[in-house]
Amino acid sequence: MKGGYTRLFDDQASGDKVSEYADAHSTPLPAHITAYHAHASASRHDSEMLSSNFQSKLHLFLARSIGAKRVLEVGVYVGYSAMLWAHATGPDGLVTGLEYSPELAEIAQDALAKEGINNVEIIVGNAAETLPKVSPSTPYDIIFLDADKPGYSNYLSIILANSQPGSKNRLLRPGGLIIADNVLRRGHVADSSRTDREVEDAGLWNSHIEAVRKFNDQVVGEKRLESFLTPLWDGLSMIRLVD
Ligand SMILES: C[S@@+](CC[C@H](N)C(=O)[O-])C[C@H]1O[C@@H](n2cnc3c(N)ncnc32)[C@H](O)[C@@H]1O
Repeated sequence: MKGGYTRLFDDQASGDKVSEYADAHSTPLPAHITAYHAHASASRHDSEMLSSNFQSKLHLFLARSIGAKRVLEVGVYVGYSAMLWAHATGPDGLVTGLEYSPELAEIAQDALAKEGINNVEIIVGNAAETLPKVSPSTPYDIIFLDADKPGYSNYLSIILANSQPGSKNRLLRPGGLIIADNVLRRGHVADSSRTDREVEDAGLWNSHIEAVRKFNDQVVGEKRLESFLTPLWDGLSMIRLVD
């Protein structure tokens, strides 16, 4: 194709149809996970924070593809994606979640317990403080970044610093994945001409977009990482730690 890039959809209507078709032709998620998504969507005013079921199918596919047994999630919210990672890693796997809000962490723990899932631990606090203290006996296979976007760059620096080749208690294993959500912010990160915003304060919003750009630049400029930024959903960066 001229220009070397693919325009995904001609218009919104066909874009919706293509997404629905692709979703319907990807392996279904277990019923308890879709049921929890439906429950959280219906009962919470802030449910836009949930990952979609469709995107979660890719998360599951990635986890199973690399035989992931241990996942570290930054940003748990009500535990929907933690439930997905617990399913992906199986009962003998481990999921560690970092969540700022004690209330949300409690909701997540309750929901997981209700499903009989007992291999998820949630550490409450600001991930900028809790992430550097995570010191696993076996490194994680996947780290999912889905918390405050301005924090991403710092989280990446911590992961790289604490996953040095040959180091004891490294965070992420060689060949492990960092999956970073919302790295396009509805197009704003790539297209400065957009005028809509998710927050009223223009200065805050611009600093937020700049922070995500900094993260994306950091990823692509880092020799220890290989990455693919997919322009699906809100932008999902799939990053592999080489060493
Ligand atoms: C987008 S939601 C996570 C959604 C969840 N991963 C899912 O897909 O179901 C972001 C979460 O990150 C949490 N968060 C925001 N800033 C944080 C920080 N500095 N440290 C830890 N958690 C944070 C928020 O409280 C919120 O629960």
